[in-house]
Amino acid sequence: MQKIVVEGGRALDGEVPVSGAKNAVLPILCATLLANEPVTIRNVPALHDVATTKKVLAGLGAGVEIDPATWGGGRDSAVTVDPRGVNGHVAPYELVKTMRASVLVLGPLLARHGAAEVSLPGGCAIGSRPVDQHIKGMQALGAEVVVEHGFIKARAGRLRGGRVTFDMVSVGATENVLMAACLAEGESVLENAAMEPEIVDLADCLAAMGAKIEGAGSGRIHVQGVAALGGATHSVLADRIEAGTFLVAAAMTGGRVTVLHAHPQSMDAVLAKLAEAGAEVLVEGDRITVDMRGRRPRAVDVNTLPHPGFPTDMQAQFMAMNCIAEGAGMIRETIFENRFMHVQELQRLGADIKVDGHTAVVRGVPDLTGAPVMATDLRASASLILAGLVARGETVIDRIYHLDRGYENIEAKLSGLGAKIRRVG
Ligand SMILES: CC(=O)N[C@H]1[C@@H](OP(=O)(O)OP(=O)(O)OC[C@H]2O[C@@H](n3ccc(=O)[nH]c3=O)[C@H](O)[C@@H]2O)O[C@H](CO)[C@@H](O)[C@@H]1O
Ligand SMILES: C=C(OP(=O)(O)O)C(=O)O
Repeated sequence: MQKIVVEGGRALDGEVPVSGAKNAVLPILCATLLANEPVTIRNVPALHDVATTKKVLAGLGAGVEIDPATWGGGRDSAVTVDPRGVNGHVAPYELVKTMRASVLVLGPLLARHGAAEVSLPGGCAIGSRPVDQHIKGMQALGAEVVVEHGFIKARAGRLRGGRVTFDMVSVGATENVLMAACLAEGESVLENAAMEPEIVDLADCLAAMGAKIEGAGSGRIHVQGVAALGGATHSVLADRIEAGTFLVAAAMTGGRVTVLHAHPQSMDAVLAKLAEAGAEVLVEGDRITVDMRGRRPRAVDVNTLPHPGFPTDMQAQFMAMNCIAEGAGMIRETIFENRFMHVQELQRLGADIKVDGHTAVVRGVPDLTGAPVMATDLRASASLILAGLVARGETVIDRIYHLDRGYENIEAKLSGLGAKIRRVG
């Protein structure tokens, strides 16, 4: 199994490009199933999750063409999905269990083909992650849904517009119902909708395909259903979590890093926390610079919330920063019930962290020491790399397949900033 080896102790310095957002490209790829013509997506990151989505779409009969000349090449990298050959409606367990976002084919398949069978994703390291709100939304649009033999089985004639009030803010449920409503007859209203920037990006792509959507990015979304959606070309939003991870790396190592092609407007909460930690934060168009001028960061308190609050997907990285910061910081995780799996591994590197329920108190120590550690999920993996960048000696991170789900070329990007990091095995 591959591992990542990091030798700590170098301040990062330089510029690094940000890739397209994992959490935008996955729903957008699923949305192509709604169209009756090919859809081309650009700025597609070369991620394992994108490859998994390709398998899900191809398994349904869609043509998925990845342009080999541009693949992995950042903003030019393109995928074209031709949904005209879709003749299946099953997303199998083998794929869904490796990537929960596969559940996002439910709405498009149901709206376009009147039937969908999607394996229940099951729990994962960070929590149980139920899909009741997705199901409730489909039912509100007139679908019959049963859960049996581990599958969500949904059927409908043409969906009809409806009003859905989500019980809690869910990014995935908002996306699934939004996509389904685009082809429903009449108007739908989504109340208590998630406001994440990736939802706005999905809505922009759907609009380019011919959908009529108002209010994406707010808590209430109106959709006027149309009879058909056509082809489009769409470029994926920059990944705010990847960008944030590099900026935390700058802050932790006392360095100076500029992220390029970023989307600072979606990063207010994270940039404010970096400033609170003592970093100089400079935003110039789509470039963000964090300059720490060799200083040690100050510990910050973090409370994860739905957007525009502080994102849960940056919690582990800020915990890593607090581990070597001056003072103590309190981290409260309110989105997922079990998202502190990185704590034990950070402790192996010498971190002082006490967990009480959903709260972790992190007291900064002057330095960490390298050790073998194990990645338990995607952002936990990122936090261990960050800790490895400042730890004395070598940190060897196992189970890095989690990392490859969501970070494109992370070793190459960090090496470009002066980190000593390599993949082995
Ligand atoms: C591919 C993708 O975009 N993943 C992101 C998405 O995940 P995802 O869309 O799965 O996360 P949700 O916003 O749905 O989950 C938020 C909370 O709602 C709960 N819930 C959700 C749906 C449901 O039907 N019932 C229910 O109880 C979840 O268990 C969780 O506690 O948003 C999360 C929260 O910002 C991010 O951490 C993930 O990176
Ligand atoms: C939890 C995450 O992703 P997913 O929803 O794909 O598991 C994440 O991106 O941190």
